[in-house]
Amino acid sequence: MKQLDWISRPGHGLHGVVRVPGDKSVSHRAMMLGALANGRSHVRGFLEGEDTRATAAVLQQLGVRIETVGDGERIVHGVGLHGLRGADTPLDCGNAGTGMRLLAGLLAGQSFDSVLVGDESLSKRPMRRVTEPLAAMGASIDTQDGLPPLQVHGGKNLRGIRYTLPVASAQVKSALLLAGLYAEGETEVIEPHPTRDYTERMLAAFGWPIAFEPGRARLSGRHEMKATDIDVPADFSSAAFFLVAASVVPGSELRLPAVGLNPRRTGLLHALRLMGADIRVENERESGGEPVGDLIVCHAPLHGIELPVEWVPDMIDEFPALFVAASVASGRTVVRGAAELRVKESDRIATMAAGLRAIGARIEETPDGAMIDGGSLAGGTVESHGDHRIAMSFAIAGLLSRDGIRIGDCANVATSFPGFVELASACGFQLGIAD
Ligand SMILES: O=C(O)C1=C[C@@H](OP(=O)(O)O)[C@@H](O)[C@H](O)C1
Ligand SMILES: C=C(OP(=O)(O)O)C(=O)O
Repeated sequence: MKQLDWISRPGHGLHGVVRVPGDKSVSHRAMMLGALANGRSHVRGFLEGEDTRATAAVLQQLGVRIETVGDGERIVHGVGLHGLRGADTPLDCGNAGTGMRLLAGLLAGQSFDSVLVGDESLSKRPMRRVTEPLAAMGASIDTQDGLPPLQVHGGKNLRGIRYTLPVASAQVKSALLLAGLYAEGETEVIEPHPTRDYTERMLAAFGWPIAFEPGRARLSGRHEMKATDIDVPADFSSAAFFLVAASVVPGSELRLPAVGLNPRRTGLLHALRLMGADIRVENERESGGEPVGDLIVCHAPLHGIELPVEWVPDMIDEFPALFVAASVASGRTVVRGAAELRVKESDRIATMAAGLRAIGARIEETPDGAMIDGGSLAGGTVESHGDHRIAMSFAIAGLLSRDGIRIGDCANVATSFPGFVELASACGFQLGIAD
């Protein structure tokens, strides 16, 4: 198949209202918990991305009826905690680490065996972080030297454990909580830094007794979930590209309505403000148990910062975009404590450093971050290595470059942000598909 490359050309002020698609984390969880509940859950704002559709397709393979009733709208006909049926073919999670790791926990407690597979990128991502603590709960999951595919053996009696995560990861926490639904006794997860708490909030919304606070969650097994309707907020991580782009392109003003503002997701907002950005939040409200608000962002001169290490988990997917902001800010930006970036869809420290250098930026990699000295961007050719967030970040860089940027291998943007090229072009990006 022909590789999809983009060309991002220099541009001027960005303007307009940008409605970014639904939150990826919430969409995955809405399908999973909807499937395990008793009754029909109506999900609105579902992300029509490849990652979240893969999760829905896996659940359908396991016997769950999921009706598409409109764009971003699903009715999940829950089968109850013990209603899933084994599939006789592998379950394909596509590109989604979230899908595979959460499903590993969910499937560990079933009576049947399953095989979880993924694409080339997902097949290189570490899975022992979930299989080891799940094994301590009594699960049996075989990996290929710690990598997918995962052979999940069913029919095990799980027992709750108290587990302190070695690295902050909402995916690992969630996998253990989902296995904990099937376990005897209590499952408690303690985090080194608090991470997004969507699994906890959504379990509570589905009526499962759970105690949680930042950095800690505890539940006991063998209750029931009652179907509930879910409004998925717009994804802050998708909004992030527009927050950075409008901040750095002179003359810009963008409005991003109804963006999810869960405090465990908004680290980039604080980082950009610390750099001097002009971002306002209006109409703050609650929607489906989550804080949401409209973001208004205007151009402002940015300066480099030492990023507080404790903000890292709250902006874990936003570093590629932050690196672009830092490369055009005045002075030096220093990122530490972000080694997790090396095990995402690509090694995001190495991929960003190689790409930024190729277009004339000054960046030095460190094992757990980078040092970036702001300046101007010439342009050239960069590789996204099939990583959606890298591709979208270089689209921002192209706007500010002297000569434009060709970005290789952008098809995976459809995993998290279908329609990005159209939305970005509508507000002023000069972005197109390369021949
Ligand atoms: O739980 C989730 O929905 C996610 C958690 C994060 O991963 P980690 O748990 O590996 O930090 C994040 O990078 C990913 O995009 C989504
Ligand atoms: C890391 C990401 O997702 P996942 O782990 O689900 O592949 C991401 O979306 O940036």
